[in-house]
Order: sequence, then structure tokens, then C-alpha cells
Amino acid sequence: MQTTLNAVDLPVAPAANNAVEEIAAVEKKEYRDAMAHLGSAVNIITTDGPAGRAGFTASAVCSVTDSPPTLLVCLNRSASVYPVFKENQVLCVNTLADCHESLSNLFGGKTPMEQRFAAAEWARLATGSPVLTDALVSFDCKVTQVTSVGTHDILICEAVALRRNDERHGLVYFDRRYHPLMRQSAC
Ligand SMILES: NC(=O)C1=CN([C@@H]2O[C@H](COP(=O)(O)OP(=O)(O)OC[C@H]3O[C@@H](n4cnc5c(N)ncnc54)[C@H](O)[C@@H]3O)[C@@H](O)[C@H]2O)C=CC1
Ligand SMILES: Cc1cc2nc3c(=O)[nH]c(=O)nc-3n(C[C@H](O)[C@H](O)[C@H](O)COP(=O)(O)O)c2cc1C
Repeated sequence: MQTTLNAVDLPVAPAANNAVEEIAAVEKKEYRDAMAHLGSAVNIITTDGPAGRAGFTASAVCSVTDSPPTLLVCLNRSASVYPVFKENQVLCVNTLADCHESLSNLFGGKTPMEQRFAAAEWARLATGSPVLTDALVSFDCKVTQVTSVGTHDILICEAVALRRNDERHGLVYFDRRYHPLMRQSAC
């Protein structure tokens, strides 16, 4: 026999509340040390529009749904680029290849914006956001929703154009270092 539990009938145990408090008490350093164990792709997020051109390095990027084709990008509201992204409402997610380690550092540091863009070649697709010509893949997007969580804004982005490079190797950020990620060679 199948039993259906109604949420309103469940008792609220004090132990459950304590458990939630324990999870919330994880220290920032402990959390970051743990997150350093998660390997992720590295991306340069770019924009251009009424507020000007800007770009930053991001590992907090994730696919959300393919209908409509949507991904998310987490941006720290204290970043120098934040007001530019907020106003332009378009962006391009350029996923980096194995040769892009120094470019990633350039867009992740305190380098002036012109110096960041001078270090690579850029094209444009639909939105006008800079597309890194030798990126592994570029997702040209319009920002459709923004949600603030803690220090960051989650930018929900709908892809309106794509560009892929099927030959290049990938780049992974893991344990606070970059690692090349090789394609399996056809043999
Ligand atoms: N989501 C973010 O905002 C990220 C920011 N960064 C920044 O890049 C620099 C270098 O990073 P790491 O060498 O990996 O050293 P780290 O010790 O600052 O970060 C370790 C890991 O914690 C996470 N993390 C770091 N800062 C975060 C933040 N403000 N909000 C949410 N998650 C965060 C990331 O997964 C990162 O790989 C740092 O200044 C870091 O704050 C790096 C990765 C992600
Ligand atoms: C590997 C790496 C990944 C990063 N990922 C993110 C991210 O997902 N979100 C974010 O807001 N900042 C991230 N950052 C930090 C930004 O790139 C950095 O704050 C940004 O370039 C703004 O710097 P600025 O304020 O000096 O311009 C990352 C940095 C590095 C090196």
C-alpha cells in the first residue's frame, strides 16, 4: 500500500532545526577549501553595449536547461565589471582552451580592461559581446533573469548564438591550479 505524507502533518523536530544551524555554520575558508576540490571549466565572460566593454574570469558557470537554451553565470557584485554587466544585459561565455591559462589570470586579476582585451583576438556574433576567436566554445547570450544570493548575482542567460571549436583541448581549474584536458585522439 502506498502512503502519501502531507507536509503539513509532519512534526517539526528540534533536531532538524539544529542540523540546519550546523550546516549554516560552515566557515568561509572551510567552504572555499572544499570548493577547491571541485574541478570546473574556466570561462571569460564578456560584454559590450551602452555601458562599455568588460570581461572577467568565471568558474561559476552551469547549464540550466536546453529549452530554451539557458545557462547561469555567478558574478560578485563587488567586481569592477559588475555595473557594466548590469546595464548591458548581454554577455558571451567564452570557455577557455588549454592555451589560455595566462589569459584567464589576466581577466581574473586587477588588470585594466584595455590591457585584458589587448591580449587576445575577438569577434562578434549576435549581441555584440566580444567572442574569443580561439575559445573552445562561445555562448552569446541575453540576460533574462537576475537573482541575488549573498555576495553574488546569478545571471540567467539565454543563448542566442554559438560558436564551437572541435579541435582544441580543454582547460580545467582544480585545486587552485589549471590543468589541460586532452581530447581522446582518434586512433
Ligand atoms: N565564484 C567566485 O566568485 C569565484 C571567485 N574566485 C576568485 O578568484 C581568486 C582565486 O581563486 P582560488 O585560487 O580558487 O582561491 P580561493 O581559495 O579564493 O577559492 C577556492 C574556491 O572557492 C570558491 N570561491 C572562491 N571565492 C568565492 C566567492 N567569492 N564566492 C563563491 N565561491 C568562491 C571557488 O570554487 C574557488 O575555486 C580568489 O580571489 C577567488 O575569490 C575563484 C573562483 C570562483
Ligand atoms: C579561476 C578563476 C575563477 C573565477 N570565477 C569567478 C566567478 O565564477 N565569479 C566571479 O564573480 N568571480 C570569479 N573570479 C574572480 C573574477 O575573475 C575577478 O573578481 C574579476 O576579474 C574582477 O576583478 P576586478 O574587480 O579586479 O575587475 C574568478 C577568478 C579566477 C582566477
